[in-house]
Amino acid sequence: MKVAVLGAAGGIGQALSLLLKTQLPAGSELALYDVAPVVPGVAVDLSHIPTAVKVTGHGKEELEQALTGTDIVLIPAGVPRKPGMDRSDLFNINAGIVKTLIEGVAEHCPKACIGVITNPVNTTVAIAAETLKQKGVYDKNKLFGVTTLDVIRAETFVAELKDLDPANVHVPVIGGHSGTTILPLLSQVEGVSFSDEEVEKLTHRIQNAGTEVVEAKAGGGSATLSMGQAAARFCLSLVAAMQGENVVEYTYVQTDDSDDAAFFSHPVRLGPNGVEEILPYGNLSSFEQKAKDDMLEGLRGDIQIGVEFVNS
Ligand SMILES: NC(=O)C1=CN([C@@H]2O[C@H](COP(=O)(O)OP(=O)(O)OC[C@H]3O[C@@H](n4cnc5c(N)ncnc54)[C@H](O)[C@@H]3O)[C@@H](O)[C@H]2O)C=CC1
Ligand SMILES: O=C([O-])CC(=O)C(=O)O
Repeated sequence: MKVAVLGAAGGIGQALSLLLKTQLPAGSELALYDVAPVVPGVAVDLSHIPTAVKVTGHGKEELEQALTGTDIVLIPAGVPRKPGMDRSDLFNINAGIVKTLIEGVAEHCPKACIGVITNPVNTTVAIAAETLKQKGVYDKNKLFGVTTLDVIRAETFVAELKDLDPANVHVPVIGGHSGTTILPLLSQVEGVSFSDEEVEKLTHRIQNAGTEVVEAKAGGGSATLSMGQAAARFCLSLVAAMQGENVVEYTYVQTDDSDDAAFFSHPVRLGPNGVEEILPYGNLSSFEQKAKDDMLEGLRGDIQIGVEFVNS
């Protein structure tokens, strides 16, 4: 199993790479790519941790070496938010970064599963899909927007509120990955009930948790450590699925469901070739149904911006 992290010298990239170095199965390879000159040093640093995972570092001109033979590509390359910015404000810089990196994936490891972390995820996943289509190598079952951070946050906040062990709390989160497009399905949390006021407050907190971190970091970036954990969980689930385990994760995938949006986070059964089955997200409460109806147009617009970026 070879995993490549593109943007590996950044805040998310380093946290994620550390978790993968210590948790990928023995015999795996971890390729770190970044345009920042420190990336070979990050790889040397990690390589001193005694696990049977080989780490290689690749600078700006070495995307081919990083990607050749790769099974899973994770992309946290790009700029993060500062206070006062919306995720969509990152589009101007990050759209081009994602397009360029995906062109490299199309050329050097077209059969790899791709997890896009770079914001705005609602749009960058569409950019990745359109770029892969242009190159003639798009497989909708192998492209994922990583929305696992919304799930782990929801689980943390519910556990805090209800004084539960977070390990036993499971919260579905569907939709996209910004503001109101993030839709936690609190009505489906087993063994817990919420008042209407709790539902409203929790939903709002989960939707704005990224901003909570951005404001607390006061200009020093956005979530990196919790995102590293979230991306590692997603990657390790994909690895387990590729090795034959039955794994379901919520992730932002192409759905072909015209009632929602072209890309939408669903529970997805993962398998050796990426998406094995997109599962239904079940019944929504009237609060959730209204929240979904209200955000769909915005999510579709975010996706359209990505489609137009590549095709115009
Ligand atoms: N999907 C999600 O839930 C989340 C997504 N994010 C997003 O992840 C991205 C990265 O965030 P951080 O790691 O905090 O930023 P960071 O600034 O710490 O790291 C970004 C890294 O990307 C590298 N980079 C820039 N252009 C590149 C290119 N063309 N090729 C390879 N590497 C390149 C930089 O050199 C830097 O090392 C941001 O867009 C942020 O908004 C952040 C948190 C959660
Ligand atoms: O809020 C941000 O800009 C980073 C992010 O996507 C998150 O933390 O969910």
